[in-house]
Amino acid sequence: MSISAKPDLAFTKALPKVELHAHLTGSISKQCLHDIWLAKISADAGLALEDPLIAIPSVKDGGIDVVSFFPIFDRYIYALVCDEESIRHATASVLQDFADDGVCYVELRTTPRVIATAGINKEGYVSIVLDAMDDFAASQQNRLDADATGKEKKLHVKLILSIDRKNTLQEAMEVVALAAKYRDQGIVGIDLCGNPTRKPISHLSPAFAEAKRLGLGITVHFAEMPQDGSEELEMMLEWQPQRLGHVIHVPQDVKTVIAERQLGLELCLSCNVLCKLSRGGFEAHHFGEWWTAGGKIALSTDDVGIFESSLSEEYAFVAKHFGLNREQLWDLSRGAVDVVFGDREEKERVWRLMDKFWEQEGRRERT
Ligand SMILES: CNc1ncnc2c1ncn2[C@@H]1O[C@H](COP(=O)(O)O)[C@@H](O)[C@H]1O
Repeated sequence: MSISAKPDLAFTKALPKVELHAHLTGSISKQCLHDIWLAKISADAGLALEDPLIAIPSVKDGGIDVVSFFPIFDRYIYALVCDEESIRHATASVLQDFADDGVCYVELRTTPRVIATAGINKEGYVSIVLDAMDDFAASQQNRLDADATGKEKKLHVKLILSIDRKNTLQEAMEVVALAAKYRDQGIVGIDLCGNPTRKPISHLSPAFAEAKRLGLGITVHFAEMPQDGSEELEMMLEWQPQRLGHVIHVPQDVKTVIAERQLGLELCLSCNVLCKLSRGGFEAHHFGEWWTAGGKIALSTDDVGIFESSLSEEYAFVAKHFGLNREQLWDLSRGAVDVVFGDREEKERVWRLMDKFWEQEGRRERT
């Protein structure tokens, strides 16, 4: 297959990629949730939870929209993934899925939560996820040591802590404090997520000011739904985020600011289209507009467990719907590295991998 051939899934999978917008709990595959459920039901036949393969609606059948989406977490997944063992298992599984999909750097994000039934507080939750990340790195190292050829392909993992729109200021401050405390262990930033209909969020401003003061990366879910006026968007821009997630319903004057500041755009096509957050299908997705305008795009999956579209499939979608060729996909993937929260060394490692990949593709074409 040559670099001038039309891009296919084999190409987008082999292409080294960075994933910058992936919610840990939403990225757990249905199969992994099913395995957790099987283990629980075999230990407790009276478990009052249905099999996730039945309980979680299929997005491909049109069974999920923005109203039915958020309760999937509160009513089901959080009830299932509710102890140290299942959080560890799920985190390892999510990371392995990204590695298998050709992702070489991921900034996973998660909302610290209290699990009273398991005696886990928010700090405990963060520690469990960080430990699972460390275990994944160690197991990967062992595997690569056994196979020296794959060494450079290693998936590097960082963590972003999410503040939910429904949090109080005190809760949000706790998230920022945890991010600062565990920074040395791979936390790189703060996110604002949660149901976008939940308003107001102005009470959270001091938490983002504190995150900024501490030098943490800031990303926010931005304009997921249409809104009256742009006050909320303008306020979020005052928090000085380096990146914005989704960026769907944005008035022209706000687009101008985003372009001037060259903010990173975490665009999640399948989520937006399948959840009906954006209109007009894939072809009408705002990816096209920002790509043409030279925006700093990081294609992302959002919740691959629910939307069932991997990052390599997202790259294949932009090839299919916007006509990007192999070189443009490679450029897109390379460009996303500009906006990672990881340090210069991390960026250079990823660029090296990408450049090597491209060189090999070219060599293959010449032979
Ligand atoms: C349309 N896309 C989205 N928009 C806004 N927030 C989203 C989201 N997808 C996921 N989340 C947020 O991430 C949490 C699950 O992962 P964690 O428990 O944090 O790992 C959800 O509860 C929701 O608050």
